[in-house]
Amino acid sequence: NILHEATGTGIGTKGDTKTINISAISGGYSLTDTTHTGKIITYDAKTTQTRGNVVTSTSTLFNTTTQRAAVDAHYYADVVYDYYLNTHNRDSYNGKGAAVESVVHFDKNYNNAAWTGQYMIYGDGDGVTFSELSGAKDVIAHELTHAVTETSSNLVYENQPGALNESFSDVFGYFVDPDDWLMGEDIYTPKIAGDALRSLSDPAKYDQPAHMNNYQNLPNTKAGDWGGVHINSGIPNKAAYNTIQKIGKVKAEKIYYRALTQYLTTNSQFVDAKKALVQSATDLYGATEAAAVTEAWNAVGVT
Ligand SMILES: CCC(=O)Oc1c(C)cccc1C(=O)O
Ligand SMILES: [Ca+2]
Ligand SMILES: [Zn+2]
Repeated sequence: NILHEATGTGIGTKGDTKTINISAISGGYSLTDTTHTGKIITYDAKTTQTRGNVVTSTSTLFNTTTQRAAVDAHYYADVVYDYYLNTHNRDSYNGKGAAVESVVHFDKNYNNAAWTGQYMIYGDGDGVTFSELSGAKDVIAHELTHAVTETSSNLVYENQPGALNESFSDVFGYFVDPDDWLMGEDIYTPKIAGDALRSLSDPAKYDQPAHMNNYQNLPNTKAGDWGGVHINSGIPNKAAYNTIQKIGKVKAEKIYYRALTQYLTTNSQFVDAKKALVQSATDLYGATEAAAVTEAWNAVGVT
């Protein structure tokens, strides 16, 4: 029931004004961005655990308090879509123009964000651990990269492959939002300034290992974070930091994209990621860049 493309004005979770791509429908406008092959559509679950309904407005203004989380999810999804298209020539998360759907106000006081396999979901947080989780560019990039991973290497979400799955989402979170080496700083502990969910430059700051000597062998259960996928990701995250410091973001992101989509497979271990990244560096650049990747991983104990 889309009549035509339109430009809207939204207020985000930080009270900031953002220009958004919307659609005119009968009776008003919806958060449906038709500027790409894949539509970007944003829904409101209204604290249920369903996809809910597309967010609409009677005007081109999306400025109510309840619409703020949707405005950010919608805007940042467009930023990440553009990143993969313009930097890596990947059209949507699957490379085939799939629609990108986000759901905000998912569940009650939900301190989580995720890629469900069909769409992204964002909780509102409890106001202590998290504020509304769509309020951070690096978080949306992290979640949509889970979809990129699932439609390419499909790294299984457990143990070392799972920690790689997590790390690639953090690393592309950095590539999309390179202002800092932190993950989730804009939505983590709203009452405390300067902290974050994770740090790529200093994983230990948030209790992650930064070296194989401190790899945590946790049970492959929900309580064990599926073998510590959000914990042991500190090791490949630190290797990525080392790599970017040596060869720079422009080359590193091409190497990381090639490894993720051309070489890694469901059960790749840390050593396989090192090999895939070294091979990608050789394919794209040469011995200097390949050596830098080798050193970056040797330094975290993946030899
Ligand atoms: C940086 C985004 C992130 O880590 O989101 C999650 C949160 C906040 C809780 C549980 C899982 C995830 C995830 O996407 O892995
Ligand atoms: Ca960040
Ligand atoms: Zn994740």
